[in-house]
Amino acid sequence: MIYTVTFNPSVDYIVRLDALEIGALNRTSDTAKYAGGKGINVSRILNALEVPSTALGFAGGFTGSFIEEALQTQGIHHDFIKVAGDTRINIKLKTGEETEINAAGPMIDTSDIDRLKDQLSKLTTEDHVVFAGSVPSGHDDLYANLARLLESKGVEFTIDAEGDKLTSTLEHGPYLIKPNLFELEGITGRKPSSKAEMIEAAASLLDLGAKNILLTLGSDGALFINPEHRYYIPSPAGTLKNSVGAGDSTVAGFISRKGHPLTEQLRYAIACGSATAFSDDLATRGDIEDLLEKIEIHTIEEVK
Ligand SMILES: Nc1ncnc2c1ncn2[C@@H]1O[C@H](COP(=O)(O)OP(=O)(O)OP(=O)(O)O)[C@@H](O)[C@H]1O
Ligand SMILES: O=P(O)(O)OC[C@@]1(O)O[C@H](CO)[C@@H](O)[C@@H]1O
Repeated sequence: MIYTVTFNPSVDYIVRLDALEIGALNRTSDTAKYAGGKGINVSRILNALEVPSTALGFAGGFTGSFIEEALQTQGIHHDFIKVAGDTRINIKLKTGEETEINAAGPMIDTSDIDRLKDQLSKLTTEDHVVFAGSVPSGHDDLYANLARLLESKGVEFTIDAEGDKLTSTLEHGPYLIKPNLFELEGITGRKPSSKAEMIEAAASLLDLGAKNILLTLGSDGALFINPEHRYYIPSPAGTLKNSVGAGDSTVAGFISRKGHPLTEQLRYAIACGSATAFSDDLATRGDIEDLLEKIEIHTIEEVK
């Protein structure tokens, strides 16, 4: 079973308006609310691909109930730990360009974390865990501690997080990490200016323990690096509607085909990421399947 862990879920409140005037009354043209947070988005795309998963993490209040009900309606299994505060609401402003306002999220305490550890302690080598997104304040070591726990049990895991949260897990051998270029620059302190330099910078994370690296490049697609293979997968052509969740969809696509040939994992990863970028919400199965045959995988020798 695949488990996604969203430490800090969100109700994503999508607000569309023609233009935003700061300091004035603005009226929306359209709004929508989705169960969000990076791990939850991974579970939603897996569900679209008919791959079962269980969504774990911390949820509380009326917003936490909204998320649980939304997942229930979609047929996604979940087992959130209830926390005292309200799960956050993240505002995604669409005014022609995208502006995001992400809230800090409720406090979680040590007993909440112990309950999550209990859940993860029961997993076996048959399972896979995807950890994704921010952590409520005061728990900077959570990623590293949980990665250590899973490593000790031989459970493979994927990490989609920024900065120290990501680097602190590398010594525990994550199956997959998915930085974007900005995050890679932050971690390595290098500013690569060509794909060859990007690969070199990403490869330094293999030396630190990552097993597979998907470096996503937005509209430019992604680079894949592991000890045996280096590939460049351009994004298919299309019109950007929404980049929220594109990275999570990429992770979901890759994990959805775990155990299949690597090139198939990569086709699904890019098809899912781009299909979400071309959709108002996360991609549907039909959106993803339409793109699959358009994905080309280039070995790195072909890339300048
Ligand atoms: N404008 C776009 N056109 C086509 N595909 C896109 C576009 N933006 C994103 N994608 C697809 O989504 C994948 C992930 O995008 P990106 O590199 O922006 O991830 P990210 O920064 O983690 O995204 P986010 O945090 O917004 O979810 C890309 O590799 C690509 O396949
Ligand atoms: O604040 P975090 O945890 O870094 O990111 C949260 C978030 O922006 O990520 C998802 C898109 O990737 C959204 O559903 C959600 O609002």
